Amino acid sequence: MIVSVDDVEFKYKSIQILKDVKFEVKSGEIVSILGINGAGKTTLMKCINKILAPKKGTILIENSDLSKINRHDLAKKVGYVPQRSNGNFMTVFDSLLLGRRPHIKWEVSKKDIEITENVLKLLDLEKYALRNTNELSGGELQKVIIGRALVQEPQIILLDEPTNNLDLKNQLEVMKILKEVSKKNNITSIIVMHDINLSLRYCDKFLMLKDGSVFAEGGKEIITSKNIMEVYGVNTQVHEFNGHLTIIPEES
Ligand SMILES: Nc1ncnc2c1ncn2[C@@H]1O[C@H](COP(=O)(O)OP(=O)(O)OP(=O)(O)O)[C@@H](O)[C@H]1O
Repeated sequence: MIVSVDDVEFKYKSIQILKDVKFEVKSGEIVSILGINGAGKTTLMKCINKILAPKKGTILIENSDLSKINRHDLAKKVGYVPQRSNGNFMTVFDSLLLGRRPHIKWEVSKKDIEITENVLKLLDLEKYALRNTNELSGGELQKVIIGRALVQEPQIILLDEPTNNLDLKNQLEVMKILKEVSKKNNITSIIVMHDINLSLRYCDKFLMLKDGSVFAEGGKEIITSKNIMEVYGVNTQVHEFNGHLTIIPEES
């Protein structure tokens, strides 16, 4: 197991957000974390990235206790794409290159530049390379932030609603790239997603959070009308179209 979360509890002051959270992720898996607004998805991602410390329980990354892994070593292993990002006066190229920081010893190497150029190309961002990130659209910026995590070459990427700002074409493209990169380089991806259909198309495993706990966990078989009703309170029909399991919500 590359990630093992056991009995994790988290509170903001006295308010309980996560409780008894337990799941395991195998190397190379693409896991989708699902749940309503406020269910605790971002909090869980922040615990796995050591931005927040659980009040109880353990998180193991490759069998090492996360609380004992230092920031520098963690940055080589885990990349994080947060829910919200702002542009700044740094160019797109430099922003991507920043992802190499955990690997750079004295100065930027040829390899660092090469990896950055490859990701720039992969995400079709070459034309923006010299533009400042505060001069990009929301979707373009989102691709840069995802690119920075790829440049980091981590074993695990945590992505919090990565397709949020993206148009339909870019949603499919970014998810396809993430899947290809994950499978090619055996990278594990843990992705918070609101679009269940998109997540059904690209993810291997699903984790439904409800009231701060894991309500259901497993493959596509857990995405049932009954579970969606329990977690989201919405009536849905689940059908297969062209080989893709598809959720059709109904108005109440
Ligand atoms: N810094 C904070 N201090 C206090 N409460 C917080 C803080 N950050 C988040 N919360 C609360 O914790 C709960 C879980 O938040 P979290 O961001 O983990 O939910 P989420 O499932 O990611 O939601 P969304 O789908 O809306 O992004 C929410 O009720 C939120 O208001």
